[in-house]
Amino acid sequence: MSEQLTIALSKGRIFDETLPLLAVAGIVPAEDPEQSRKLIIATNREQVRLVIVRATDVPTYVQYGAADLGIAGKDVLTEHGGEGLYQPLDLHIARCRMMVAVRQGFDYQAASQPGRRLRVATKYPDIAAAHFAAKGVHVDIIKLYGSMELAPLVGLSDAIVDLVSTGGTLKANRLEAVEHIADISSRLVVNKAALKTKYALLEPVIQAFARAVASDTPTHDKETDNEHSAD
Ligand SMILES: Nc1ncnc2c1ncn2[C@@H]1O[C@H](COP(=O)(O)OP(=O)(O)OP(=O)(O)O)[C@@H](O)[C@H]1O
Ligand SMILES: O=P(O)(O)OC[C@H]1O[C@H](OP(=O)(O)OP(=O)(O)O)[C@H](O)[C@@H]1O
Repeated sequence: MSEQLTIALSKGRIFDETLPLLAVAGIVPAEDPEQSRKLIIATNREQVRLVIVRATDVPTYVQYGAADLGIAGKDVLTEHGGEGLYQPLDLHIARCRMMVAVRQGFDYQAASQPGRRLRVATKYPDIAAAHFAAKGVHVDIIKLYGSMELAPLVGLSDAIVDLVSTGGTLKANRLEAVEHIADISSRLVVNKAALKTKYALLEPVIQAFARAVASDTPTHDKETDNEHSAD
């Protein structure tokens, strides 16, 4: 059997926003993962297949070489640590912001003074811990796996660290953002060993993604990217 390229993607927004990038690379999935229970999806290219994994698991599949490349949010990559991963491209998809949020009217300034302890619920304990450590604020981190917005409403935490895009979820739950931690978008991640051993297969795909991003990205965004390209 000829050499295969395996691409790890998560269902939902990343899959949907990756389809046009795959198309530029001449790759078209044979099935829609929302309609199929299959976890390995063939493509129009015999040598290329997709594996459908949880968004938070993409870096792990690529790190261990079970997938040669994948697409993961900067949130997930920062939390993972990025070991064994080459991150050549910001794809500018699934864009949002990592924020601290609290109940509307909660006195966040007073609660984050020296000598106080803030209870913070989040799916991103390492990002949250680093943020508050840099500010010198003492925190107890409560790890959650979803629905973070509920935590301050039922007294589980004072604050949350979560992703915000439209702000609709915060508003619907009477929360407000009080601090910006980072701008988030999704990155192409490549297994470092595969980059050498499968270079001939990988390079055209990386180049096609780069072309697709360049043709779709306003100039000021590209400048911001370059500053972060070594992240
Ligand atoms: N509201 C949003 N708007 C834009 N991008 C987002 C938003 N929420 C999350 N993202 C980005 O999309 C990525 C995938 O999010 P998605 O909701 O598909 O998975 P998830 O449910 O967070 O992950 P998991 O299934 O592993 O818990 C996130 O890691 C983040 O980078
Ligand atoms: O500012 P908004 O546009 O309202 O988006 C923010 C919401 O999006 C993300 O959740 P997601 O939609 O991924 O749901 P899930 O994490 O429960 O899968 C995030 O965790 C927020 O809850």
